[in-house]
Amino acid sequence: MPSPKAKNPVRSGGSPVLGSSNGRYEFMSLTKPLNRSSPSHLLQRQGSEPTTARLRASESPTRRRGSSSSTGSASGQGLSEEDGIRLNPSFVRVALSSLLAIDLWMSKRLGVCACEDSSWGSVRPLMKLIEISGHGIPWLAGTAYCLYKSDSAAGQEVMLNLLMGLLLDLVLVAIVKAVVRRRRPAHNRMDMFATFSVDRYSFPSGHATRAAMCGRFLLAHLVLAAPLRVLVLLWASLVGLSRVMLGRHNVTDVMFGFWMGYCQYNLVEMLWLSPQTLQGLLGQLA
Ligand SMILES: CC(C)=CCC/C(C)=C/CC/C(C)=C/COP(=O)(O)O
Repeated sequence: MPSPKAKNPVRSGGSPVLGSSNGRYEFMSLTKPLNRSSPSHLLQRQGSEPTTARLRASESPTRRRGSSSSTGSASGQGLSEEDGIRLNPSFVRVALSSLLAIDLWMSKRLGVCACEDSSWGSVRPLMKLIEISGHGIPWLAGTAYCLYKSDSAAGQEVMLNLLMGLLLDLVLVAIVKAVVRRRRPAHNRMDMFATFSVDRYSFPSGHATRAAMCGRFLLAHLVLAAPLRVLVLLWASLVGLSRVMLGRHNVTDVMFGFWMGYCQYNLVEMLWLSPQTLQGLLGQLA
């Protein structure tokens, strides 16, 4: 495998399957036998990795006693099954680091409306309009207005549950953002309208969770005509795409956001407030 270039972010994590030689990192095969000429410090480097060290400590006494032969096997005859198990966590780390690097690279390439001077800077106002269409304030205000105006019990029930879903979404997204604390992309200009303090973090995209949850909600309860259903799907997709194009989010923030919003709708269905439940709640309050 070719060695990654110096600026490759995959390397910066100091992944244990990357050997270091003269300051350069090389990928090492997890399955092929190690070459005899492999510098011994490559193996030492793996051993110094905490996960590997922990696994070593749990090796059986038999294996520890025969450690000289096992080293011989690792350096000459090929890796045993146990060695494979020991290296697997490192493989997962490299896979995750690579995914992260691809995510950052794609997000930067797609952030074509991040500012007016960007390659698609002229589309930025349209993207910001789409951003507002997925913002929490218009959705909360619109739902509250429809709830107030609705004169049928069924309409009120649907609007009340949408309101509950929107509030639930705000809380859940704030919790995940506060726990994960992933910074927004460096090319983002923080000129978003009405944000909370957790909105300085980017994972997950609150607009994507809302678009997915409200999209599913609209399709299930309000929008029945086929052309309108297509429009709802198109709107939700555009909201997600605009987050990356505006440079607000990385691709994974939006993808996870869509998944989270999709699941949130299941939660809304589970917690569905029926008129009876509502009457009970209101009775308790009165
Ligand atoms: C009544 C009430 C609590 C309203 C708050 C609505 C509000 C300020 C929501 C924040 C929406 C927002 C800017 C989310 C960030 O979305 P990302 O896609 O950038 O994560």
